[in-house]
Amino acid sequence: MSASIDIRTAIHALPAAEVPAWRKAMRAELLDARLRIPSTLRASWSERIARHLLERIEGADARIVSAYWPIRGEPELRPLLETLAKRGIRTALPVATALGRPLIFREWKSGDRLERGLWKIPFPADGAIVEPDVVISPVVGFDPHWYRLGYGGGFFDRTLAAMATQPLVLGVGYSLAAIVTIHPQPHDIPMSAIITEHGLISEKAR
Ligand SMILES: Nc1nc2c(c(=O)[nH]1)N(C=O)[C@@H](CNc1ccc(C(=O)N[C@@H](CCC(=O)O)C(=O)O)cc1)CN2
Ligand SMILES: Nc1ncnc2c1ncn2[C@@H]1O[C@H](COP(=O)(O)OP(=O)(O)OP(=O)(O)O)[C@@H](O)[C@H]1O
Repeated sequence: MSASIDIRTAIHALPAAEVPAWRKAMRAELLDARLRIPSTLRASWSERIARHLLERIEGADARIVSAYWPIRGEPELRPLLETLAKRGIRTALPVATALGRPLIFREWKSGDRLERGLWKIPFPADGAIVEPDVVISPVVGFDPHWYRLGYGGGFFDRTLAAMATQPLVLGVGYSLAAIVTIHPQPHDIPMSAIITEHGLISEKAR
């Protein structure tokens, strides 16, 4: 009897040596698709993502939440940071200090001074270094096993691998960033949940 394979869901294993080139091509395609979303639509999806995030964060009893300064069409979550700050939650941004090093997180709220770092991404100039209990992580792509495809620096994986207490990691992206697999490698660490304009996608058991 021959083995039966469901070709609608079958995933080809990719040899590890081919994964970097595959990711590079997939990243380029997903970034292109994201940048072609009309900005008004991106803005309305961002608001929906922020609403779903707020709901999940309120349920988490969070004390320090890290988000990001948006680049390349990422969801705009700076208004959410202001909402969180008004509710007494401390807010932070990630800082990429050097390629190959984990991110650090510095406290930041609207109006605080920024400096530009790697890729000219603004980071808090004066904020205290903190360990967030919730990390909002922008994805270029994501898969159903909560794996994240980012810009290729390996920053988030290195950061989570280095953190003593694992934060709640909320991946955020538009639903068009969904792919069948990112071809996870041993260094890839799954997120806790993914939030798109349609809401929270099932949460990983902790
Ligand atoms: N808005 C936002 N801020 C963020 C992130 C993010 O994904 N989004 N990051 C999430 O991590 C960190 C920055 N990520 C970066 C990722 C890559 C490179 C970079 O210079 N890459 C090299 C190639 C690296 C390689 O291939 O080894 C390059 O483009 O030349 C810089 C910053 C922190 N801040
Ligand atoms: N914990 C780690 N220790 C050492 N190297 C790592 C670690 N995590 C990732 N890397 C390396 O970083 C590189 C990029 O990884 P990957 O393709 O997963 O990045 P990414 O998740 O898309 O990027 P980013 O998190 O910066 O947005 C790979 O070469 C990988 O081997």
